[in-house]
Amino acid sequence: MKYLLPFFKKYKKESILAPLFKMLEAMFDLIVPLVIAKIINIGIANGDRAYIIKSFLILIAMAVMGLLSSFTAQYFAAKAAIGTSAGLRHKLVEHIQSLNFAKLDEIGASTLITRMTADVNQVQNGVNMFLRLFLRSPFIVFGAMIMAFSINFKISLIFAAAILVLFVIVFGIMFITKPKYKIQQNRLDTVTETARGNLEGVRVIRAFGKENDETDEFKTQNSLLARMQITAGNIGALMNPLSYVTVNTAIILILWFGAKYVNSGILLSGNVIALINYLSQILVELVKLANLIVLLSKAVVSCGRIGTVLDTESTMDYGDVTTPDGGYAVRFENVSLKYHEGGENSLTNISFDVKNGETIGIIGGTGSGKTSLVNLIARFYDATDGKITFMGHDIKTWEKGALRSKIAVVMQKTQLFAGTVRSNLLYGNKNASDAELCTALKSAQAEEFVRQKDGGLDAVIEQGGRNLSGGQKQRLSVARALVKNPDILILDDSSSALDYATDLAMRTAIANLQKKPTLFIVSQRTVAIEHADKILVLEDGHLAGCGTHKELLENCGVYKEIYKSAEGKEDGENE
Ligand SMILES: Nc1ncnc2c1ncn2[C@@H]1O[C@H](COP(=O)(O)OP(=O)(O)OP(=O)(O)O)[C@@H](O)[C@H]1O
Repeated sequence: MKYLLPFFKKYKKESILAPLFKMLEAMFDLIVPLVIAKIINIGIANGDRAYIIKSFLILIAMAVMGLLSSFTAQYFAAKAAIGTSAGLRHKLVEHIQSLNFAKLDEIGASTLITRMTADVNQVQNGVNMFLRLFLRSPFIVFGAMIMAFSINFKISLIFAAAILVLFVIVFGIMFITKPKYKIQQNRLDTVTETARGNLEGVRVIRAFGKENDETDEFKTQNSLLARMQITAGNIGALMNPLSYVTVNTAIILILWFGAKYVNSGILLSGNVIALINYLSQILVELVKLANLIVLLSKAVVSCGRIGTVLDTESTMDYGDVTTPDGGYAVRFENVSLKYHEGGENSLTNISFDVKNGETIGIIGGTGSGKTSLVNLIARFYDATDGKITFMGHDIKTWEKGALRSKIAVVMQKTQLFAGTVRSNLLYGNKNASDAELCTALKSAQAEEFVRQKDGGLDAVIEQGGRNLSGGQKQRLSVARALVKNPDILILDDSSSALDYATDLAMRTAIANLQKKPTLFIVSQRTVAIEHADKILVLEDGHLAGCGTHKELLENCGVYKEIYKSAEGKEDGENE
């Protein structure tokens, strides 16, 4: 709630006007049964046509005014609700962007998507209905009761009893269903997560013929969600029959006693009709009130779920260092990394240093910790132990923007955005000229394929770059990193889809750049890193060797093994 209020407060005017106009509408609604009673008691009883017509015109005028009030109220309520939810969604996105990777891993992408969409929508509906009904419904319920008591005290006792029973039904059902909505929302998270996995991995699923397994898994999750929705729905569905039985019983009693009173001259027949009208109005409003309460409790649950994300603090603090202090470009001193509390170390006791402008190769078997190591240099994660120095300062003392501006990372899993070649490249530097973009494309060996594409720099890129080949995506990602003109460039296995000649041409072009960055090349192939100034060999998160290609061939068993197995493969391929 504390996150909702600041946005809600921005719509003070709308939040006051919407309920007020709804009250105005309610007043007209309350007067209608009285006018009808008078038509029956005076107009019809005395055969007074003029009175009936006059009253009829009054009814039409009140209906028009009621309609206008209702429209106005809905306009203001919608404005406040949409504005509030848009603000909340914006805050969520802003906050998520500020969270470090460890926290994002912990929360999970699907949960975040559900909170930004389904939960925010739930809050929007809650605010909208709250503004429309929180004054109107109680006003009608109490107003109709007062009107009924002013007509006849004894019959109104039936009213009071009916309202009491209706309250018990409505609130009892709400009390039972509320916790079920929370479970329902959590199950929706799981369904979203499963659906997302299925859609992202659709090609793999088909290639392995796992469509049925995946469909079954989805079915299981979906039926768990459906079962909870049905349970909550079934309980909620009791509301209408129970409340209508109560109201109809009350109407029968009112008619029974009303007829007796009319016969004995205590009550006029129009008043009995008015009493029945008031009872119907109360029923409608109580059902609305119950729906409002259900909607509000859902909105409160959603608010809580949004609040949990907003309460999650980034566990990464930044300092205010913005300029390098000479020394090593990067230095690791006894660095270890554990992703989760209580989990295994992904990196253990790693120490090395890198001078400005050097090229560092990082090699090791799969899962040996190569990506984890470069993630630490980019400060995507913080080391659990040890110290990392970046351009002469402890990496934790760097100001976030300054640190990011010095590094460019080409991730193992390339990620391009929907747009054009140009818009993707400008991600690296929004002020880069076309000439700079072309130079970057040239170095990344991407110039030719971009030129051949319809539109060149303006060629369309679909979400995730799905209209490009794996190698084209990798080259475009390298070009995007080069546009940034970084001091430190990390290529995390980013030429795995390239043939040897293209990979070599790309590395040579980067080595010959006017401002050559300190370069980290992560690769599974020794051939991609053998000319590096220093090669780090990782095995099970430990540094198994550090030196030049020649040195490592002489004294690092792991490196020799990798080299030999690669040689063997190449020999095999050549045979
Ligand atoms: N975000 C994460 N959360 C938890 N564990 C992780 C995470 N990322 C990596 N790991 C674990 O850390 C270890 C090292 O993974 P890492 O990705 O660094 O290896 P790698 O050498 O880059 O592997 P590959 O060559 O297959 O890409 C693995 O055991 C992996 O399961």
